[in-house]
Amino acid sequence: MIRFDDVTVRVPGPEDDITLLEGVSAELDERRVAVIGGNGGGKSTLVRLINGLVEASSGSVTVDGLDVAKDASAVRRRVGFVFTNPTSQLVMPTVAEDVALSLRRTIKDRRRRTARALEILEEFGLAHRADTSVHALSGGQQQLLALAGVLACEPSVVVADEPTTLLDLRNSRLVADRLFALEQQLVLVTHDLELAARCDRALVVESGRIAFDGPAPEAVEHYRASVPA
Ligand SMILES: Nc1ncnc2c1ncn2[C@@H]1O[C@H](COP(=O)(O)OP(=O)(O)OP(=O)(O)O)[C@@H](O)[C@H]1O
Repeated sequence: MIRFDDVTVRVPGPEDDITLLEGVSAELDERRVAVIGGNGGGKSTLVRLINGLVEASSGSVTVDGLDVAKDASAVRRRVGFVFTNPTSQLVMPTVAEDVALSLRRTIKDRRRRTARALEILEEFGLAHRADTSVHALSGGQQQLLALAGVLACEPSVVVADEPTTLLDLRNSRLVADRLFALEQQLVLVTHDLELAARCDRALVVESGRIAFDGPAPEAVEHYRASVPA
């Protein structure tokens, strides 16, 4: 369960502070939650609070009862984050090494770690690229690899911030299908309203506030109706 309790986020501006989010409260326990809304509304800021990439200026954020500010490392272990651009989270030279890096905390033996990394790559259809440079993969394969690395850490929540934006139709579908097949709770920021509508619940974030919160198809309709034709 993710809980935002009267959260405000402010950052220093050139003159006064800028408010990115204001008075946001929500309890998210659905398996799939979409976050939608126009550019610059505050979606990324909202989901980055979940693993402490952004800190609340006031109010609190908890994940399974753990306070993101006070129990930062425990929360980070629980929350996997998938970014729009996978290259920002692929840090090792080869595909297998990158997944193995995610396993270093749970599997100390190097050989066992490599074997497990190969099993995970098999599940993601990437085993044949195990020794390839991460930069030689296609964008879709890179995003699948980023997701494989995140799941190797066995998070209880996966937050994905526009994970399909840079992908072509086929790869968008591949990555989306993977995300929707997860057992873990998924919080998905997306401009793809068809994808959002497949979720159990959606938040519409506009001007730093939750403008609508409810069943995903209704939230999508609310957002569509708010955009002038
Ligand atoms: N660290 C920061 N300092 C100043 N302004 C920021 C900072 N982070 C975000 N912003 C601004 O806050 C607003 C909300 O940003 P955010 O990235 O959360 O929006 P978003 O809804 O995810 O947008 P998009 O759909 O374009 O990705 C934007 O106007 C952005 O420029």
